[in-house]
Amino acid sequence: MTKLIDGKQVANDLKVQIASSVKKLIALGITPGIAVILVGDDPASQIYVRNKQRAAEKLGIDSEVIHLPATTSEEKVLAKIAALNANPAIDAILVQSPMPAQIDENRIQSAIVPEKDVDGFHPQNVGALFNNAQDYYPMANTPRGIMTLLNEYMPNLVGKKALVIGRSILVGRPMMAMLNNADATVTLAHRHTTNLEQLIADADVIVVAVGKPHFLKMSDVKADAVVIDVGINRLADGTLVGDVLDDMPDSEQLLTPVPGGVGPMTIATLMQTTVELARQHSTI
Ligand SMILES: Nc1nc(=O)c2c([nH]1)NC[C@@H]1CN(c3ccc(C(=O)N[C@@H](CCC(=O)O)C(=O)O)cc3)C=[N+]21
Ligand SMILES: [Mg+2]
Repeated sequence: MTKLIDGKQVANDLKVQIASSVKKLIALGITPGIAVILVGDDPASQIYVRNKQRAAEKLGIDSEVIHLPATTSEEKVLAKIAALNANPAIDAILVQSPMPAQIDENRIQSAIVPEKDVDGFHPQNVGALFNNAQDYYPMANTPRGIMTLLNEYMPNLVGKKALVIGRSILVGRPMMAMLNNADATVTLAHRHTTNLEQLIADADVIVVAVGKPHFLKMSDVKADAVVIDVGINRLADGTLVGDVLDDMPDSEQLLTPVPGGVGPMTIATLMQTTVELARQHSTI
């Protein structure tokens, strides 16, 4: 098998650090608090939200899940956000994506005050990321967690050819900005990209986030490439697979597994950002 990147291990190491930060904050009378709004009953979203809640509990972070029916109006979600914005016990607000069709996700993300925007989706925080601002701002947790993994497995990204496949708000776009801020040469590929095979063959780092099983084959990437698989696809028989097919036994290539790669890093990074926001709010 290709060498697997141990996302679970890196996530656990990060959680040990977070737990110690939380302990110190609690000793000062500050308990970090996160609120997650889940609209509807998407089974995958319910698993992710449960994982987030469990991680918060284990770390001593207060968490509140607000589960609303799929038919909830945008106004109702906005009213919930306004209440959480005004609640001093809440440091971090996350509205789980995807949301039902009647809700405009951009309007929701812009309604969260930037200071509690744990996903980093508010235009002010997106702008800070694109400007590579030096003062603190929250940034999207999946790509930030990937940067933490890369820091372990490919610490010097300067001048590296980085290929991001998929341009979502959640992953591809912020990933492009973070790799750019780390001085990689970034290509953002998407469904209209015409020379994908060549881009794949040339890349030093590939982040795949398209949501299609076996979209990328390890036999198509360089011998010393690092591949980050963001895909989570549930097959008909219930097994979970990423976007990458590992068809290179005995290779030296590095790949994140699914599960146990990017997923646990996303959760740990979300907790990291929550604690950072709590610290920002406390003026310590
Ligand atoms: N506002 C918002 N912020 C998000 O950060 C956000 C979101 N919406 N919508 C959906 C995506 C996806 N996401 C995951 C979180 C944990 C796992 C996770 O725990 N994965 C486990 C397996 C989980 C399973 O068994 O299904 C693993 O990969 O090992 C996966 C995916 C957060 N997201
Ligand atoms: Mg608090």
